[in-house]
Amino acid sequence: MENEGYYLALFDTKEEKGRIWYRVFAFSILVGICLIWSYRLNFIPQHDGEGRRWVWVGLFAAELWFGFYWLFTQASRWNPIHRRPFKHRLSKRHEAEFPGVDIFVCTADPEKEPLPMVMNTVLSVMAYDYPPEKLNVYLSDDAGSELTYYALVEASKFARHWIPFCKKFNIQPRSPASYFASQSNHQSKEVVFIQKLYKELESRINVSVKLGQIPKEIRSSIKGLSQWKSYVSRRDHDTLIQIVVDGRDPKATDVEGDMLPTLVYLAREKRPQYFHNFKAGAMNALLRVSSQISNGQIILNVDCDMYSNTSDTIKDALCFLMDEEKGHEVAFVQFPQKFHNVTKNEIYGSSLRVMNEVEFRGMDGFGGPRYLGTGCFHRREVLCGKKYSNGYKNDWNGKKYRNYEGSIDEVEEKVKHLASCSYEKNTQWGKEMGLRYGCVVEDGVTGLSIQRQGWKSIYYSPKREAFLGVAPTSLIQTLVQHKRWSEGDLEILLSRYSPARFGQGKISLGLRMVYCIYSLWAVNSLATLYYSTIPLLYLLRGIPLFPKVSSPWFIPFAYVTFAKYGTSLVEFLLTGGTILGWWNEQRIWLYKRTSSYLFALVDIVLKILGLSNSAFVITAKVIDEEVSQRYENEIMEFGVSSPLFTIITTISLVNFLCFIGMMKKVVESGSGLVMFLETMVLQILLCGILIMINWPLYQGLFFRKDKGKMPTSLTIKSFILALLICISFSFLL
Ligand SMILES: O=c1ccn([C@@H]2O[C@H](COP(=O)(O)OP(=O)(O)O[C@H]3O[C@H](CO)[C@@H](O)[C@H](O)[C@H]3O)[C@@H](O)[C@H]2O)c(=O)[nH]1
Ligand SMILES: [Mn+2]
Repeated sequence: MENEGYYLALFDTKEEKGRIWYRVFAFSILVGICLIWSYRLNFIPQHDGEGRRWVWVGLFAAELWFGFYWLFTQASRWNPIHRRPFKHRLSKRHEAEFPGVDIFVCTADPEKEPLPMVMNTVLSVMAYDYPPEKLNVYLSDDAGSELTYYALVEASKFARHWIPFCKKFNIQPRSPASYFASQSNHQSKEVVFIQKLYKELESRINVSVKLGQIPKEIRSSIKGLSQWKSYVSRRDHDTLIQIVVDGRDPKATDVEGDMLPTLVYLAREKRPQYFHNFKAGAMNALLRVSSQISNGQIILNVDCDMYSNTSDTIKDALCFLMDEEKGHEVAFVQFPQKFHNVTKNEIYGSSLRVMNEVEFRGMDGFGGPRYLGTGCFHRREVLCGKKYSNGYKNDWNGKKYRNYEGSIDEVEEKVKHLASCSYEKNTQWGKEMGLRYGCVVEDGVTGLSIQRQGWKSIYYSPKREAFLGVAPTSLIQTLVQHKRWSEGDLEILLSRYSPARFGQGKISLGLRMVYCIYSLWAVNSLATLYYSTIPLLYLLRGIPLFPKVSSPWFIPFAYVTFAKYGTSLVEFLLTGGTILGWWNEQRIWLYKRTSSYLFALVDIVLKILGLSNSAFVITAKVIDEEVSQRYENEIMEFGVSSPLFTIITTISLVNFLCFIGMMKKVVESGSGLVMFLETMVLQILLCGILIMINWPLYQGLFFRKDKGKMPTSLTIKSFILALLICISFSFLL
């Protein structure tokens, strides 16, 4: 039996059932879309009274766009697949040749990314069920903060207790904060003890953060602080590196006497005159430095808020990478980005539910998901630029772990230059090697470029989440994050790796189409902006732009709308969401499209003209008490003034004024009422639904008194703008 098992695959792949029916249904929507297009073409107004002809052409353009965009979204639903790893087979056969795994945790700002959270992430990955002599954890600190280093030293001391505790009681998750949060009050002696230690760790970190420095009495006991002598600011300092736990050292053990994983702190050199390429730059410095210390064949990369929620994940990933038959084609294994702080009806749509459970499975069916920047296991060689070739096989056996020589100090001194600003000059780093530069979604570009080199990737979404992070907790954060994402994804479309480029043959058409879904987010803004304003303004003037209820042309409009939103609702519910959650997500899509994506588009145009540079705005992972309360209660958070808000507010007020104007017409129309309703029904419905969608925004504008309401100055400004738009539209055109 044993021998027989030897040839069994380490994972299997299942296609989703019922796809054929879905395809037939999708085809029926396509027919509807074509009918809408032909309606627009057949009924172009002959006379250009009141600008109607141009508006008509505009609507046609918007509908053409939506139709084509919908086609792209179908690619991701064409052939979704599910993966299943078989860990028991893996351990039986490969335990001895398990590769070294280097884990990179990135942090960049101790104010926006609280240190206890970062340390929880580090501790959770140090506690993986994996041979400690093969496990190495690197913390990259783009702020070069002494406090982060200090926190890491303290965390490493706590790890000596924490890791054996985790293993002894086999607890999950292994991020101390979330483990303790999940515990009831009746606890065993051991839990009480370890919890006390954790509280002490947390309070030591918090005290130093509050003081803004490491307490004087402790300073002298901490090794390596002298490096900070030449530190000027987070943008101007030497390479700061410290091997906090040296895995080679026989004395580096936990309280039970077992080995600890190696733990390294690294802040690459920063100088004002050198562009640092954000997270991609940090990752590349880590790649080089780690190659001289542990040189793990596998690299796991997580954001500092993404703690490991399952202690077995490395083995899951290895099933895909070590499979005898197919493993050698796989460059990376991506786990979904999930969050521990999403509320039931997710007001900011931040669970990325449909993306995770539908679209990425679809990508996997076409050759592999994109790289998401976190929760991803890479082969080091591939990340460093190795191209796929037929017959490639990895030798899992021949590699030594931690083959560096010399004392810790010598090693640190030796590798420093690898993280210097000038190291990459005239090299392929950022181009053909490491994470690719020039794009604020370094992950997207890098994954695509790896796939272009002939590699496959795997998407695996286990039942128990492998990683959990922090989702944005306010509207502005959500919009700013999506501005970065949509801008970056559009950059990909315009880059040398563009999914629109033909002739490179390595990536399937389906996969390119799915990439386009994201790359075209930004462009989507134009059609959405048009569709959510113009028909309403024409409603204000009583001019119909859609077929009458009694006309047969009405049917495709109704069918496409119902079928499309119906599928979207069903998808949302099937992936575990609520009806209200779906409704909230529609609102967020509207806001993202009309603000974040529009701004991203404008930024890209400015960038092409050489008038702007894109930046990586880090998402804050802290919130104050009050904001957090509102978040828990699912009350939308406005609170700040931002041009992103001005635009959504103005549109919502135009919408409101049109609604009032429409009601006035209805009241005044008398016997013409039926006629009015019959010709205008789609515009009336559109207007009504938008009013309903905007409801939380109106509350924030007019009814709320708390700090999270829309700032009054912004309300007034937007109101004047909206009034001007409506008046000029009613009288001038
Ligand atoms: O100059 C920088 C900027 C950011 N980061 C780190 O990058 C990670 C992601 O930043 P965050 O502000 O949390 O952005 P998100 O939008 O949540 O991140 C998603 O999108 C990014 C690309 O835009 C990817 O890099 C991330 O992995 C992915 O989770 C964090 O750990 C940061 O500390 C750096 O190390 N250096
Ligand atoms: Mn994040």
